[in-house]
Amino acid sequence: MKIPFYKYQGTGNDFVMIDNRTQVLSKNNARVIKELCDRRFGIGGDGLILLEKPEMEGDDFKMLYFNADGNESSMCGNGGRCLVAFAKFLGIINDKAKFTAIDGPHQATISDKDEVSLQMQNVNEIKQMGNSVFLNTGSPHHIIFTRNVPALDVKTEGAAVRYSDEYLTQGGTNVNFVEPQEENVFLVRTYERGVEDETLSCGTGVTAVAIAAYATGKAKSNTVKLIVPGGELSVSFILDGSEYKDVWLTGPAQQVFKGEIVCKP
Ligand SMILES: N[C@@H](CCC[C@H](N)C(=O)O)C(=O)O
Repeated sequence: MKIPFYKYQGTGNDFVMIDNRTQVLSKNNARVIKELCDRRFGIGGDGLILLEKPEMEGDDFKMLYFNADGNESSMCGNGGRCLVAFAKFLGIINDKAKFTAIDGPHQATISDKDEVSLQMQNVNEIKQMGNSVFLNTGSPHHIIFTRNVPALDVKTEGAAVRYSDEYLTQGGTNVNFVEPQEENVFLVRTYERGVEDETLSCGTGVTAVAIAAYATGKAKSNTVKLIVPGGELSVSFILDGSEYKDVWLTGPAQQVFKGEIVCKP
């Protein structure tokens, strides 16, 4: 059997994308998903995303996200943006989308320049620990404000935090290293749980960074620009009391190639 797949990338965070409305791919096979995400033995990707039939009234589709290790995980912001572009390509939506992912409902819009804006979950809990901050934007993020971010060994330093006693019992965390560039502009490098390496961009990560920067007084505006190794993203939000609402992640999402998965018997 041959399963059609597409490859998408959003600021270098790359995903294998499958239209699974007819259940062509089994979700319960972590080994197969891991192999498909492998950059040598498979297609290659930071994760795999299934577009499935909607289960909630008013939704256009449902999102299922798997990390490159083959396991289903929490929300992927760049993956969600890429999935919206995929849904447009498939003719399911035009320039607006409503869908449900593991963290709940999302809305999205596509601009005439093909930038995808995705509404993220509200944030009402932010933990500050010296130069570090922890918050959950659909996925858990530890943020370290530091210097000389381009020179860091993100894989080693990120793994040390991800596997620390503090996070191990909670299922781990993603780790973001952040350095201010100009007013309301931050450089971000992210170690991703489930990829267990640095990725070129992380959507829930930069969303967490923007909110953390604002909450700690490092950003003055509620629209923040994030520079990541794979490009640029922007995040906007409204602070209502102690809750961050109307949180939007915006950036490019592109189809890179398509092909067929040849399933071995
Ligand atoms: N790349 C993602 C985050 C994906 C989830 C993460 N690896 C985790 O398991 O928490 C993004 O763009 O948000």
